[in-house]
Amino acid sequence: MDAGGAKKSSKVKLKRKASSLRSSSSKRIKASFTSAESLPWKTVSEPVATGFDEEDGILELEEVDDVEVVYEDTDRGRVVKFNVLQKPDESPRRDQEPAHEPASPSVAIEADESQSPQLFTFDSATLLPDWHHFNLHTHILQVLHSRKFNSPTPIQSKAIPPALSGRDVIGVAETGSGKTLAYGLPIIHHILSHPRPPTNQRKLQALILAPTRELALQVSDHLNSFSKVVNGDVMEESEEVDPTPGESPSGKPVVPIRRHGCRVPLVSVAVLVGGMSVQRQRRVLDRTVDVIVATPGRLWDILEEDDALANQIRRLRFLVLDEADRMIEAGHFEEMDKILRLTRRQSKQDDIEPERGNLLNAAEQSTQDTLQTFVFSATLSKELQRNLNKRLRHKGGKKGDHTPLSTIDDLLLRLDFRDPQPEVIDISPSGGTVSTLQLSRLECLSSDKDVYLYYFLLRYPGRSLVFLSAIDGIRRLLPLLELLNLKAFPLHSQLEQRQRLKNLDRFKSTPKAVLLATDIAARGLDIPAVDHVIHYQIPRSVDIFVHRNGRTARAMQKGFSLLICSPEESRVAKSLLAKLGRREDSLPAIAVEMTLLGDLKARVHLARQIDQQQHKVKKQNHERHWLKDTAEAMDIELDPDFVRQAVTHPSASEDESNPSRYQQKRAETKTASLKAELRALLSKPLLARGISAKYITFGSRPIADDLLEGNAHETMLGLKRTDAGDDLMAGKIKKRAKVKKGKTGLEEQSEVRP
Ligand SMILES: Nc1ncnc2c1ncn2[C@@H]1O[C@H](COP(=O)(O)OP(=O)(O)OP(=O)(O)O)[C@@H](O)[C@H]1O
Repeated sequence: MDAGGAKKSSKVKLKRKASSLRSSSSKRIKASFTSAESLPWKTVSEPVATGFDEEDGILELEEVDDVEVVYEDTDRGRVVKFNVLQKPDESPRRDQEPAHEPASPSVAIEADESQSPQLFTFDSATLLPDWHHFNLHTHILQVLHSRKFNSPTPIQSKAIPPALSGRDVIGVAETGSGKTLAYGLPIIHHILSHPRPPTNQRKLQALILAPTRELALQVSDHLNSFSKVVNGDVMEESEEVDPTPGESPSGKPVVPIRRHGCRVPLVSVAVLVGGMSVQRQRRVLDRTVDVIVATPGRLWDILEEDDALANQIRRLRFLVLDEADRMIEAGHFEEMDKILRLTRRQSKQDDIEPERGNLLNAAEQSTQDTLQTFVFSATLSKELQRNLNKRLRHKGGKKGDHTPLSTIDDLLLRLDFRDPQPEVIDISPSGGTVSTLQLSRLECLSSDKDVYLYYFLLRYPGRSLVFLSAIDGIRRLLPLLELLNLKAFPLHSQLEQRQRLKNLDRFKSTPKAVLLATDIAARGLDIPAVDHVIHYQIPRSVDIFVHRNGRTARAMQKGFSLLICSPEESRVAKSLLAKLGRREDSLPAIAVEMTLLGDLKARVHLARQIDQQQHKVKKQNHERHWLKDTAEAMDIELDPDFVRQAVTHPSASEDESNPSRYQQKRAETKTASLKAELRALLSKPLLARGISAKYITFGSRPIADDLLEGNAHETMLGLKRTDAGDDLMAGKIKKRAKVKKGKTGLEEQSEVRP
């Protein structure tokens, strides 16, 4: 059936227009979709004419013409396909096609099982005008369209053309600006545009090195989303002799991508990271892949025992260093260096390992010359870029006539760029932070940080990523936040990989959650909609600060960053901000409703006591049982008298570390009563100053109106719901209260109101 249709805007169901076209249309297929949402709907200006009125809930109508609806039986059952047909006057004649049209192969789909495949070209000029001039492979355009990536980001606009034309690229752009696809799309385009053997024996084309496991997995997910069939049966050009294929503009046959009766990905991407089964990763490599995304450590482990893979890396077509600078910080220099040696040409190799260089034959040597190198980061310093350029200009100079500035500098200079002058694209913002990011600060004593953090998390519920400098801090804060009924997840290097990914997924899928993380989460992680980044401790370097902040305000979304700073950290904070060209007091302070802090402090104090108590009981239990457990494990029978003596040692009858049952019972009762006390506190509403708990219309700040409007804060009565960015105060905090000797930090703090 070929039909026109109309649909309501987001809230409205699809409504077909009466006109229905012939089922076997002779029109050419322009594009094909499996979801009606992807069709080129046009808004209808007069919804009344359709017979709908507002009471039907209709806000707006959209219609689409020249769509053929096809039902098809596939391996996955019956699927519906929507073919957008070309109007007769739109159909380009073969002989009229401009010479500069995309070199990329066309994608064909089977419109009907009974018919031979029809050819269509994705009309990127109409559907994706901003991407059209890149001449990317049709499949890529389809995915971009289905993902609603309607325009390239600035780094993509600048990096994709030189990368497609074979240049080496060094790209520096703010966090969350789409760097992955800036290097990823040219790679995928190359792979899709070059015919490959029909068997699974693919040649490794690209190696992408990333500093952390999470980032490597994320990059591979990103690329994988471009490796699968999106709308209908995607075909590719093939050298295979196939009896009934369609034909691409280049004259080569196009065939459905089905091997051994099942679909194989258009581009196969393997991830090699630590913390996951090496055997399984080796098995994946045995099947051969197009792209490897790896952390240097695991890749080198595998390479040491896999000469075939080492040979493939010598003949790579693309080498990518994502977050190159972080690779050094993560202590990967040595492995990186060894891997990079494999990618150097013989002439360069001779400097390092003459014997290995001689092993390369002429064919390998020539493929080596086509290697393209992409280096991307949000924080490659200008100094490094200058130095790199200088070095490349003096490539022919004497050995050792330049002294590298730093380790990363040294590493990048070990890269054997084939391009005499790689394209350096630096569109990083001045000051290192994204324009949609709001930076702020909060000054307090270190001992009060927990209370202020708790205040912030309650006051501004959302997805908050809290960075701490040490794992111990996370271990301490996690139970505290959990006892305070906040959903918190840890992320640090001492967690098993599986647990790390699980926690990340939970955080991603929980709208109001806290991720307590060390700096392993600072770089590259693309977590949708992180509302707040909180620096519980000042980061060690400007780069880490920039990357931590980069977890929020991604892809032009708004984001908020809070630097919690104690007096001891003030000097470090000052110099950190100075490096970003900012003064400390140029960061607005977040206004805190001080009257609430007393209650919050009581809750935090109780939670801490409970945690300590639980910890003590756990430790006691462990000590009580270790002897029994060890004996059981060793299959030894213990003399009961000996056990009694050991568990209740005479000199330790009152010792907390070796208590009697009675003491343990007492500890458990104490924990239970503390928990009950905390429960009571948590159930009591937090009242802002001037609020009457009994009469919501009384007091200096009546809240009835806010409640009626649904504008009242859910846990802090008397406060309106606000975003953290709404509660900022420029300049220095004015101290109202005089600091009295002997007072605690919280009492010393000045009162600040929005
Ligand atoms: N052209 C585009 N249009 C819309 N969204 C895009 C586009 N390109 C990428 N994105 C999305 O933007 C987000 C950030 O992309 P990506 O992770 O590549 O950023 P990045 O620059 O590598 O960040 P970081 O420096 O933090 O690693 C991702 O969710 C990605 O899907």
